[in-house]
Amino acid sequence: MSAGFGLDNLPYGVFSRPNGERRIGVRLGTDVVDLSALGGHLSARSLDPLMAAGRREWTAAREQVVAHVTAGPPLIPLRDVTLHLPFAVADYTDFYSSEHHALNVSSILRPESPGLSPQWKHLPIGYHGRSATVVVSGTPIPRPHGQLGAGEFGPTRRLDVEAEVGFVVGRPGRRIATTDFAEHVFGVTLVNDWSARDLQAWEYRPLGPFLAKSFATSVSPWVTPLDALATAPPPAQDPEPLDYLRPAGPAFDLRLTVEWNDTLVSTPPFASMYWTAAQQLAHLTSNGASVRTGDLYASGTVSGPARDQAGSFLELTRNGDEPVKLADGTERGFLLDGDHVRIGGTARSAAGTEISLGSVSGTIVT
Ligand SMILES: O=C(O)/C=C/C(=O)CC(=O)CC(=O)O
Ligand SMILES: [Ca+2]
Ligand SMILES: [Mg+2]
Repeated sequence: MSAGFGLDNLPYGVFSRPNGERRIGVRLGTDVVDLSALGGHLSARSLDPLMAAGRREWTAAREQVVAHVTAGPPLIPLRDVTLHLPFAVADYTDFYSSEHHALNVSSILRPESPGLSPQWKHLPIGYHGRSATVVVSGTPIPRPHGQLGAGEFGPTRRLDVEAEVGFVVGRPGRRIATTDFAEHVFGVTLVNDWSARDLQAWEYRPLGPFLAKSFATSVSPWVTPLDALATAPPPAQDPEPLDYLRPAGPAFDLRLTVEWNDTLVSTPPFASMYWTAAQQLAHLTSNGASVRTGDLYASGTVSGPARDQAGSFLELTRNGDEPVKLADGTERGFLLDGDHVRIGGTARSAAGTEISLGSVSGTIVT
């Protein structure tokens, strides 16, 4: 649990102690280091002022934090604190940028017309989600209700997860060039875009996801600053994208894990994503729409080519038809009440080491 949380990482979070106020901290091993005495934006109650300040201040703050942590500050055990949503989520956008995921889902949900839609390799497809229901890891997830088909309303029978990587916007902007990605994006966090597949199948044509995904989206309490991450070459893209989507910008070598009731069921590779986060932000703002501090955009479900690299249970179990066996001997197609899902992640750091992105978890309640 402590591995991957050294000086090369130092993700930001917001914590409180019993009856205490919220403070900004960084994670070191299984402890938190309180940054409130460092002054400036680090003394705030959330990451919002620091995030709004821009790249120069982000790099300066990180240097200050590294010096502070190196000097041997008091360590507060994680078990003694409550972790909160570290920033106010402004708008929430979700993309659909894994080719493997898009192909899998189309063959399961649209067997009559499988394959990528005609625009898929021309633009990063996405939809605007619901920021008010973004919750911090550990928040229980009540099973959503909805229309399951014609004439039927009730609790979903096909409750699913989507393992995703979230990008947190710091500095506002519009028409953001892919080359300005790092001027606007503060850091990354893990996301679980809970999805009710029966509601989704019934409601989504032609406008896309609505109530099937708006009931809850969970995020890790930790935001790893971009400065901590190594960049990787972007994926090959054919056809060549339009000018406003070029150059593709950096990719990131992140590896996710999905645990279902503590059984590891999948290891989605983020490096297999088709569109980069820089292209997603450029596209999102290409019409003149602004982004503001606290905007969260998610990569889209991360699925690799193999079955055990699926970022959703829809794919892993072929819509429930091929259940997975858990360590306790039981089988699952979709989530049951009481089930617990934990999505973890690791990354290659700017220092060349392997660091942890923490995890995002949730338990289904009635
Ligand atoms: O292809 C579809 O109809 C549906 C796809 C999704 O549910 C995925 C979605 O939310 C976007 C993503 O996470 O990739
Ligand atoms: Ca999603
Ligand atoms: Mg969601």
